[in-house]
Amino acid sequence: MNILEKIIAFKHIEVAEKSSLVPVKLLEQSIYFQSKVVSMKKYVADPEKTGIIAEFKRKSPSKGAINVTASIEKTSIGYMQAGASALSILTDKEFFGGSIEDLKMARKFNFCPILRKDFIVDEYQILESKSIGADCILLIAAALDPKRLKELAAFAKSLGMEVLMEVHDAQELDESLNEHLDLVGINNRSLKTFEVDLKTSFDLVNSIPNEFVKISESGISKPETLVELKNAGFDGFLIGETFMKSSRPHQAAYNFMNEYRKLLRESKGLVLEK
Ligand SMILES: O=P(O)(O)OC[C@@H](O)[C@@H](O)c1c[nH]c2ccccc12
Repeated sequence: MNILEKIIAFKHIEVAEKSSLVPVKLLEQSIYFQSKVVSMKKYVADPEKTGIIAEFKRKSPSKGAINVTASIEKTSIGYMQAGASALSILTDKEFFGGSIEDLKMARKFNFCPILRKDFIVDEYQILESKSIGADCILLIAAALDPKRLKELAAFAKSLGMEVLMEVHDAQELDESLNEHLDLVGINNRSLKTFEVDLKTSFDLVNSIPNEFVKISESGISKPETLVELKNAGFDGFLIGETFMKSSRPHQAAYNFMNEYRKLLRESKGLVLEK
């Protein structure tokens, strides 16, 4: 079993347990069922913003502990002040050290689009995402057959949420694109082998139809890379570890985004300061 298969098997058990403890009726009483989502599609594609989706990730199966002490309140607010377009919050506890509480806290302190980063295999998890204030869910093509992925995307849309579909090869992209998606992400890290290669993004960007907002995910460590990815056609960039591995992730994000804005101005020939 590869790591993705292991995680997916675990998620099916987790959903069965959770749904018997917290029934759907209870989830639906959350105030967030009445509130409108903040559009990730709109914020990420806004040319006035950086397009960066800044991720809160404490640990990962590939890296182990990344940052176990960072505060969700300080980090999420700091990310947004630094110029992020949106937040991505890991809610998986077992493999990534995240929690639903982290997302609830991020929601409490920020008005911005929030992506629930987890492994979604069931409608229950989408209702739960809505109940904690998430605006967007992630659906992983490598983890779902195309028909099921489409059903789950349609369900999220019926709740007014947005959907980011993640792929890492041309076949997944071909087979799983459907009309219920808002954003398409190219993951530079294989969830099966953990290998990271930015070439994946450059190779696939032109195969994403223009109606979808295009995101490059994982392994981005330099502001220069963002300029290249943007010039290649990406609207958004999902960045976790580069910020989180710092003892002050919000400060790392601030420095990174400042540098990125400077490079962008230079590449447009609009250098105002020395
Ligand atoms: O920390 P990185 O290399 O910047 O990557 C962020 C994000 O792309 C990565 O965490 C991720 C992409 N797809 C996922 C699916 C599940 C869990 C995590 C992920």
